[in-house]
Amino acid sequence: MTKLLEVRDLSVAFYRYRAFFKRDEITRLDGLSFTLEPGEVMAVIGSSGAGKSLLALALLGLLPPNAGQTGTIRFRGRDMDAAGLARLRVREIGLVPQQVSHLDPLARTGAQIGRAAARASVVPRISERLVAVGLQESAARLYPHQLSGGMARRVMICAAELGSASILVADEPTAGLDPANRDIVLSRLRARADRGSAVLLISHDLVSVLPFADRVLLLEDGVMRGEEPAARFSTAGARALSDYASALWRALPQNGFAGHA
Ligand SMILES: Nc1ncnc2c1ncn2[C@@H]1O[C@H](COP(=O)(O)OP(=O)(O)OP(=O)(O)O)[C@@H](O)[C@H]1O
Ligand code: NI
Repeated sequence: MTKLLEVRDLSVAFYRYRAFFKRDEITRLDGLSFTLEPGEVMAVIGSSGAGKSLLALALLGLLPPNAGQTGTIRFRGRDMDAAGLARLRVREIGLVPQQVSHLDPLARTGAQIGRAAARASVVPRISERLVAVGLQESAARLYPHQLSGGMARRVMICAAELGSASILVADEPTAGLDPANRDIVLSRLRARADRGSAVLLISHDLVSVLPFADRVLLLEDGVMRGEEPAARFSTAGARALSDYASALWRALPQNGFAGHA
């Protein structure tokens, strides 16, 4: 069966030029392999600097010019280079960027969502979309600098959710959100997968995303430390976890590690 997305042995390194044309190479993603199918939410969990955003950028053909990439990214059975992935952007692979600076500083929220709707060839329905992510209709008239971090993030989510991309890569979509709004956003991503998209949900917060994920890919210092069914992260299933996942699970405060034992 052809996979929706198949990543094989993906590595990303950065080149740094030194004096006399000497070049250092620093590997930041090392040999990642996984697949993604319609209908599933795959959480990518790792601490700051683990390489989560690099993975997101690689999948969208957005790595910076000083990055070198090896391995294969296959979309619906076809090998894709960065230019090919860039052509899939928006219509087939959407991104919720980690940086809220991706919003156009000179455009009101409503206009930004309108533009994204035009790109995706869908009706804007701006008020409805804002309300659906817990914002007020009046937010449509605000410029990015008038939005809080959490508001700006939800505007980016509105824009990225437009259209029918078969894969949505959400890079820390809940950063800066309170628990209620975090769960609104995560439920929307879950619902999107349930309607047939695949969602790559990047987060450093395993506990928050677990109820919404099918599988969990663990990333540490650019290396994959396991891929686990989300259901294993439970009291009943924890014994089947890999050593790394199990250590991570035990370290969570609600699982007994209180730091004062
Ligand atoms: N343009 C770049 N040039 C050089 N190194 C980079 C570049 N972008 C990222 N890196 C390095 O790659 C590593 C992984 O970065 P990445 O942004 O993917 O981390 P992350 O897991 O998304 O972290 P966070 O949770 O803080 O967003 C880091 O060590 C970072 O310094
Ligand atoms: Ni990141």
